[in-house]
Amino acid sequence: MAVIEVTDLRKSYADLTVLDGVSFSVEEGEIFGILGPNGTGKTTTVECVEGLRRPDGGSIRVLGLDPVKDARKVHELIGVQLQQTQLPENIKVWEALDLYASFYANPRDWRELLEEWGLAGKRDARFGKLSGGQQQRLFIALALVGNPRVAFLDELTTGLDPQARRTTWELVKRVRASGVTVVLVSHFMDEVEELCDRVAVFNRGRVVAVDTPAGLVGGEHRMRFTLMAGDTSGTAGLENLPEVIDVSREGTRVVVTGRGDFATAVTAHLARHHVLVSDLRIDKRTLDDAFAALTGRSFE
Ligand SMILES: Nc1ncnc2c1ncn2[C@@H]1O[C@H](COP(=O)(O)OP(=O)(O)OP(=O)(O)O)[C@@H](O)[C@H]1O
Repeated sequence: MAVIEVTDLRKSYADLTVLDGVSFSVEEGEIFGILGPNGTGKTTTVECVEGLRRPDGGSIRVLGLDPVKDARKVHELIGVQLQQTQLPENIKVWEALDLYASFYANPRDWRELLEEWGLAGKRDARFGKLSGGQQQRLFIALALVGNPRVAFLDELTTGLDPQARRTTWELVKRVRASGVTVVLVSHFMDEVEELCDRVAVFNRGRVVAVDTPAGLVGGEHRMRFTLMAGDTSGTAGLENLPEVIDVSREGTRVVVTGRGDFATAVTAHLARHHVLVSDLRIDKRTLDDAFAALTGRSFE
């Protein structure tokens, strides 16, 4: 079941068109990634879905509701991760949770969230005294305190060290396991690959692809090698292997494009025909490559 449906969303600021017909849907229980270069309308889209901005055109449904017309009901059903500047330095961890819980009709017991998010020992600590990882975990706990069906997480691990990032990823997977749908705006390819079930790639106010991370990368990889004996006859028949898509030869240099475990099939074929090779290299396409191909820009 789709919990979010965005169809032909349009938004301009003065004469700047920011969203030029954005469409995608988010299925219940998935972690859905929103990825794209800076300034391509990701935040504007998410804020329209959250009911914080009014679209110029198109339609949005969140659990069947219109975020503008049914703002109150939508607010009850979603949780939004705060940004760094939105909590006063002096507020205590428990006070922030208690305050945010008071905004909802059926909040979770924030004491449970303190335990789940490893903040029980920081109950009375002031926000400004927490480490970056603790602050980030508090922001996520605050997004969950209203017992939402959908949580929006933005810039989840910016500024965290590698271990704190891994911990945060594991906790976000637990959020999904608890049945909450997660919409994740991220700038990090590794994060998207690790966490997202599906990803929408934004470019210039449009969605240019929606797929799983593996689907975006595609199954094609390349293998290059040089024939040592200079005799190309042993490579004949490579193109007949089911895993091989293409073989190109230039003198003694051979480039094989294939999918799946084509490298094993190719090396077995070469061994069977007693072909000796050197400089063997396998280039795997990455999500960065797919992103650059889709948006014309490399990821920062
Ligand atoms: N309130 C506003 N008034 C005018 N222009 C705006 C406003 N909000 C956003 N913009 C412009 O709209 C464009 C898209 O902004 P948006 O924040 O949605 O992009 P983004 O993809 O989330 O970018 P980033 O990755 O940098 O956060 C940008 O050019 C931005 O300057």
